[in-house]
Amino acid sequence: MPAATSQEDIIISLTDIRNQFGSHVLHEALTLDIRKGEVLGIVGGSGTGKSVLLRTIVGLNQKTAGTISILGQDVDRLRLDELNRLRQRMGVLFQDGALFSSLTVSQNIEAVLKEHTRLPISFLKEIAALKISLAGLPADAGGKYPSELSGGMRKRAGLARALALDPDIVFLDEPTAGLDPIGAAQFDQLISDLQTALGLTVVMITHDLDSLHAICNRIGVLLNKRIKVGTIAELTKEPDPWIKEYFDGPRGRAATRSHASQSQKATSSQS
Ligand SMILES: Nc1ncnc2c1ncn2[C@@H]1O[C@H](COP(=O)(O)OP(=O)(O)OP(=O)(O)O)[C@@H](O)[C@H]1O
Repeated sequence: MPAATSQEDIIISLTDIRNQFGSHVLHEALTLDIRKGEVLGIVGGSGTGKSVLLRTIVGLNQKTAGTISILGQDVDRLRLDELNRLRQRMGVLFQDGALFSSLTVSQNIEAVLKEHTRLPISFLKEIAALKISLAGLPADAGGKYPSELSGGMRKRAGLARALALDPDIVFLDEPTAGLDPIGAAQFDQLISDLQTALGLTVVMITHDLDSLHAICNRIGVLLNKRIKVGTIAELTKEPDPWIKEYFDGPRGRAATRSHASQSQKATSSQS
């Protein structure tokens, strides 16, 4: 992906964000530009506020201070209807899929469409079927309840719902957590394929070093109440001990080795 060179390449811009709960300051003067079409991984120690950051961007957490601009619009200057329209351009996959347990997968997707569009019901079902297939689920998954699906399928169903309104930006909170390594790699591939096919911008909280290597263009590390962004190669050179340990500790090195050998295999099979 080309490096961002102009404001037009920036799809989300956070400036001087502060998030505080009581006396607990979680983010302070946090500034972050998210580039159009990138897959940005968000990492950080437990409790550094990764989920709060994601919730702040999508409007589920009220920031204490700072500016958020999405698709060139300052969210604090929008009327409620404008803000709602803007938010429809963002899809979210929460950690547990956050599906309504009393609705089938198809009904979960239809519910989002019903809330935000006036499309006829037969059309809603067709769109839901399309999203189910985009998320790599078999057609019969649409008629199943979340409790009837495996963890991996539930994540895919959550992704199908996040894609319901054809978003420009998708936020994923630990999408591969709880999946076995094969399921996690398949889910990474799905996200990567969808990103390419639909031109999505993806922001993904993850602890999964393999995912970072496999699909993220840049990584944002939450540290000292701010976020440090770079490629893995750039971050590996950072002197900060947490970042060093994360990318250059035993697990980080193993993920780097495994990714390098996979890239080599892919290159030699192409030549
Ligand atoms: N609405 C809230 N009110 C008060 N405190 C909150 C609220 N939301 C989050 N917090 C606190 O903010 C801190 C960061 O939470 P968050 O879930 O964002 O961390 P995280 O980096 O995603 O952690 P983990 O990797 O463990 O999931 C936690 O201490 C949490 O208790």
